[in-house]
Amino acid sequence: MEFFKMHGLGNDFILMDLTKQEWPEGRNLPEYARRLCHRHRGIGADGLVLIRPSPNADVFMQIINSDGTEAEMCGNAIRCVAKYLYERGGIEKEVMHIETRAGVMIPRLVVEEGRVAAVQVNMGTPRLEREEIPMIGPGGMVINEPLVLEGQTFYITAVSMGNPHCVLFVPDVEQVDLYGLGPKLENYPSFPRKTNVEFVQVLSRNEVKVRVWERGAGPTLACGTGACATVVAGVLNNLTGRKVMVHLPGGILDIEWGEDGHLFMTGPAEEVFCGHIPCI
Ligand SMILES: N[C@H](CCC[C@H](N)C(=O)O)C(=O)O
Repeated sequence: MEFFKMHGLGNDFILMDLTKQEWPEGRNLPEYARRLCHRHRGIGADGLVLIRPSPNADVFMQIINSDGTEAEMCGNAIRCVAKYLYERGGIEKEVMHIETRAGVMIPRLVVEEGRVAAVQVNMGTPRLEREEIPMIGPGGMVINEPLVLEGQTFYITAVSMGNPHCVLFVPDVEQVDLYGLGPKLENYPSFPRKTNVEFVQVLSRNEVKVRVWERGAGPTLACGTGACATVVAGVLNNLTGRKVMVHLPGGILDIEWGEDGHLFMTGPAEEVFCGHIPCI
């Protein structure tokens, strides 16, 4: 199998184009994803991304987290897929349609001298009703709601970008016990499909600093859907404006929550190497 190793701000993925090669018969997808994503025994990545044919768009993007669970959407991966399709995949369109389990996303490529320098993605609209997150509890939105964990009360805002996000505003993200709190919030019983977790420090109305604990992947250097969820939560809590520079450990994503309700995410995508793995 041919693969491409790519990343968006250090959130890294193994891409396999199944429009050009067959998935080996009987291969167990979750187990294979775990093996390939293993940082020592495999190629190493936060996730495996499979590019499949789609009757509704240019391609279908399937995202498998490094723990083998499938995600509905991935912001950093979709920029990588758009770059791959333009530079390697034979789809030389500067506006693409990529179907995901969260709907059809629309990346717009910034091309300089034949190479994709950056990608702006229309990420669609956020889902804010509790049941859409999904989250167990009464109807309505989840904004600055108390959540008790081991006797400590946290205030959370829940946003879905197709995948669930639990956003917490803190005075200093560097002081957060990410490895202690991250998995406990990821697996909190109120989230029946678990959740991604973003700890956010507001620097100004148009700049924030974020650390992420991702569902199915743990701590990552960046999270595109998480950056979008962060800006939505910032607006809902009247802590930020609608156009925000999101500082993540791996770099900066520019996010805008448009007046039309759509989120626009702009950031880079890089190819690191490509290779072949035996169909064992
Ligand atoms: N772990 C996430 C999927 C990847 C999201 C993130 N890498 C992004 O860039 O949006 C989930 O299970 O919802």
